[in-house]
Amino acid sequence: MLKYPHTVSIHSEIHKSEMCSNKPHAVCIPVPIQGHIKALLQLAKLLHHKGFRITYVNTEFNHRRLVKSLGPESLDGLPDDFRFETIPDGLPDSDEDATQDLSLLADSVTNNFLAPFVDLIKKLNSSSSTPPVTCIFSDGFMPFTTPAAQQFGIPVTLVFTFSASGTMGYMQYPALVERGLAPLKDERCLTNGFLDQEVDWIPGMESIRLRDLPNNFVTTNPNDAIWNFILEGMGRLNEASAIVIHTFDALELDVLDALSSMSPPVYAVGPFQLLLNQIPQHPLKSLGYSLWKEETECLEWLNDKAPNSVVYVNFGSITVMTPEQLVEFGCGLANSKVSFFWVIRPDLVVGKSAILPPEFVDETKGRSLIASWCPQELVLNHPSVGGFLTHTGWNSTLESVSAGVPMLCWPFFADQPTNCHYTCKRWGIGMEINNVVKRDDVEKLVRELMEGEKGTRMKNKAMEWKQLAEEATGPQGSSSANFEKLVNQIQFKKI
Ligand SMILES: O=c1ccn([C@@H]2O[C@H](COP(=O)(O)OP(=O)(O)O[C@H]3O[C@H](CO)[C@@H](O)[C@H](O)[C@H]3O)[C@@H](O)[C@H]2O)c(=O)[nH]1
Repeated sequence: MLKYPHTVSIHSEIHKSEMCSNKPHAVCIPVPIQGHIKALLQLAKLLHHKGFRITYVNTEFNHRRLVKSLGPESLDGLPDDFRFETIPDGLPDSDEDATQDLSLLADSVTNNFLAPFVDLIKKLNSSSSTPPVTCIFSDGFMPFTTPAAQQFGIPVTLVFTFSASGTMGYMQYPALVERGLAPLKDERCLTNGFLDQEVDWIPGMESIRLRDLPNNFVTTNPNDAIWNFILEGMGRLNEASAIVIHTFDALELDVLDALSSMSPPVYAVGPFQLLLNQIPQHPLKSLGYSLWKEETECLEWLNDKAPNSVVYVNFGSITVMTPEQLVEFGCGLANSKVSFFWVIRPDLVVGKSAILPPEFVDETKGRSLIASWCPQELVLNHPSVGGFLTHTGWNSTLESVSAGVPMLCWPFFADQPTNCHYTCKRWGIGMEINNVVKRDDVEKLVRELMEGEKGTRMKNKAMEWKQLAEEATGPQGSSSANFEKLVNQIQFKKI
């Protein structure tokens, strides 16, 4: 079990007066994709509330999208001590409203981000209007920030916007290489049961299969850009001053326990949004996170639906599917006769030829709504939403846990298989949809989720996890205490 030296409230204004004259200045930098940007921005708001000056660094491409989706005026009224800065991403310029190619991005982060990031810190340090940078909160997958921090002699805290089990899974990548398990020897490993072998040597994650680990190692190409990018990041972990994981103790006791003996120290802090909800007057409350414009009409549509009657369907910001897969999901939802709200991102379908058959439109009239992006947390917390069909990105999973909503899981890549495993097998709040999606399976599972006995058991369990998430982020909760401890250690230069 993790130990808390003291418990204090997130409301506390501790040490504010002490800090006014000597405010710590944190530079926060996410992996430049939606899920990571949102989580780090939530953490930046929490740090700001604790008296930190914040410089939040986006790529030029993402910042343009953020300003466009939120509206230019949304950044006008920000407090003086919360600023955005941008760096180039080294990729060809584009106006597209879409997630960038991840391999190109990984390659570019590795080769192009260090120099502009160092220049930015130099600029901030030499500005007469900004105090020098005192610490960096970097996404754990941005390895160049460690040498940058070393150059300026300041501590770097690595933030993992994954579950603790997802993070622990990624931490095993060097061990997978040493044990000859990754990269894969050949394509046959995908089908010959190799991935079904049990992995029994990861502390706190007993009885997990190879296929349940974050799956970026499932490549036969040793030069794969994303694989190498992650491997490099994992190789630098022990140079950090601290590690923050976006989770809470009660949810992942065993793996957090295993991580608690690690150096650098690990802090389980989350769900960030529930911690933010504890601060009603937060000056950054209205600052949004979405790179796509949120369509809010769905909330009115949900108002007309019965409690717990609607399935919410959303595959996050990166998942893509074939037109055939989209049709299988669509027909399964239509045949289930259940009401559903489905977010189909403009870049969700490969080739963008997302065509749902006319029968789908006729058959689901009055009980379906489609949008291209939505205010997800408001949707998940709407009383009409009774289930979530998700790709199990960690933000979506944790938001569903926080809202007490059970899930149907269709993991796509990265940490999603791990999140799916824990959601379905350990937390009792999910059922997995086969990777080869078939309309009959979707129909059956949607019915079970919304009307079946298993669905009821999952809903009850989800409400228990919601309660535990609220306790963790309440005044006496583990996440509040862990955050307080982290902040104290950074402010008083104990790490
Ligand atoms: O219509 C939408 C859809 C999504 N979101 C938000 O966008 C975020 C999406 O994040 P996530 O669910 O984690 O999915 P991805 O965008 O796919 O996130 C990437 O980053 C995560 C870590 O931050 C990983 O866990 C995922 O596997 C990886 O794909 C969530 O906070 C959602 O609330 C919205 O606000 N509106």
